[in-house]
Amino acid sequence: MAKPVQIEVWNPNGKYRVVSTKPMPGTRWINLLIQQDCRVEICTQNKTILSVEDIIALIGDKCDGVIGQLTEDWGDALFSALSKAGGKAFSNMAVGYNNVDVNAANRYGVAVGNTPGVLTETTAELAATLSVAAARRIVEADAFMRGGLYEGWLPHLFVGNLLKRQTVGVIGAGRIGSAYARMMVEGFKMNLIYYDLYQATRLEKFVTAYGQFLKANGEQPVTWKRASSMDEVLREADVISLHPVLDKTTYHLVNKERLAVMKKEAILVNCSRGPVIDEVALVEHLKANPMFRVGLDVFEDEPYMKPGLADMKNAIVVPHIASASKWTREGMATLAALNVLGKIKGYPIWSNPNSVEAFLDENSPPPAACPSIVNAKAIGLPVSKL
Ligand SMILES: NC(=O)c1ccc[n+]([C@@H]2O[C@H](COP(=O)([O-])OP(=O)(O)OC[C@H]3O[C@@H](n4cnc5c(N)ncnc54)[C@H](O)[C@@H]3O)[C@@H](O)[C@H]2O)c1
Ligand SMILES: O=C(O)[C@H](O)CO
Repeated sequence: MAKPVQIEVWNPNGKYRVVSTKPMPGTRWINLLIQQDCRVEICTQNKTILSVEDIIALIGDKCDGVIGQLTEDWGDALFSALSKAGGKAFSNMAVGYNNVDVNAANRYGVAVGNTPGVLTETTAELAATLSVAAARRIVEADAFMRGGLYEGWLPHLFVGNLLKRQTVGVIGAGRIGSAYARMMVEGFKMNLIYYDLYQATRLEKFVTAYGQFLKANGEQPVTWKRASSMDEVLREADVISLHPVLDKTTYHLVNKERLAVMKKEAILVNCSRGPVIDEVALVEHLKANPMFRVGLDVFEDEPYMKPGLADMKNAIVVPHIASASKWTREGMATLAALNVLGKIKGYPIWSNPNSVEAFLDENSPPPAACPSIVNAKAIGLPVSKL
């Protein structure tokens, strides 16, 4: 039996008990729950990743809903405990929900929320940052400078790659992949090649229109191509950014064979999920190809890196911070809380989970709807007419 976990309580006499497994940024999410008669319990235990046992202890005998984190294993054991405690609402504070067994949630009739829309640009900005930082060897150069090694300007010092007019490749051109593509096309006038199971029509229209604008101004237009295979992107692109969901079809999508297809001086960026890349194969590839560079926000066995990765100068590694802007993290907390609150109050689901501005406007009350419930159909939640 796990030891009781440390908590902070808000509005102790609230009718509905909502638990958050972590303190989350901002206070709006707490206030919105309190205004709707919730007692809010926030786990303040000094432990980064809570175990299933810790969370079962937090849920206790009576719990109406839980806001959880992507580091937690939300499977049968937790949904069963939540259901036994009378709860029917859970939300990840994340858009990705590969840590959640949605079928298990369905069996217990528990709604599973996520937080799309609010983190698209912030995450795409980090992917763009890693792309530029890798191209221009920023982290290596910073370490060199701080190490007192700079003796003066030299023609060969930290020569990197020019992005302008090169080709940017996007694997998974959904919300974040498309936002990243637009940044690289518009910011660096890169040509686009993408691979997705679906056509990214809006993205294609954007690149076409931007190309026409450039042409009208006497500049070379940018181009786009939807690749018929992922290998086509890997072969042709100079910078490749991964943005698919993590599921069985994308596990080790980039493996030894696919790394071998890429250009020797290519840049690979991953802000999706670590297991999309076979990290052991990546380390070998980085060792064998010193001009190949990567920018990684996510890792196969977080919080760990595979042996050898930390020693690679051609790798930039950051600790899963792609959505870490203040506005986004506060918004994610708000959306997660409103998913849970909406289910508790019996609200319908919002008709377009990609368009969540109405929930984020601090100057007006949020709509009476759940912003994004991924299993709404399976558990029979109606769609809002708002
Ligand atoms: N690093 C971070 O902090 C961070 C932040 C936000 C999101 N993410 C990750 O990014 C993922 C994408 O987020 P999103 O909001 O853009 O989701 P999204 O659903 O809008 O886009 C995902 C895209 O991947 C495509 N896809 C699925 N399987 C594919 C395959 N086998 N090959 C090619 N494409 C495939 C889908 O068709 C879709 O267009 C999330 O699921 C999450 O795991 C990470
Ligand atoms: O899926 C997500 O939302 C990220 O990994 C954290 O923002």
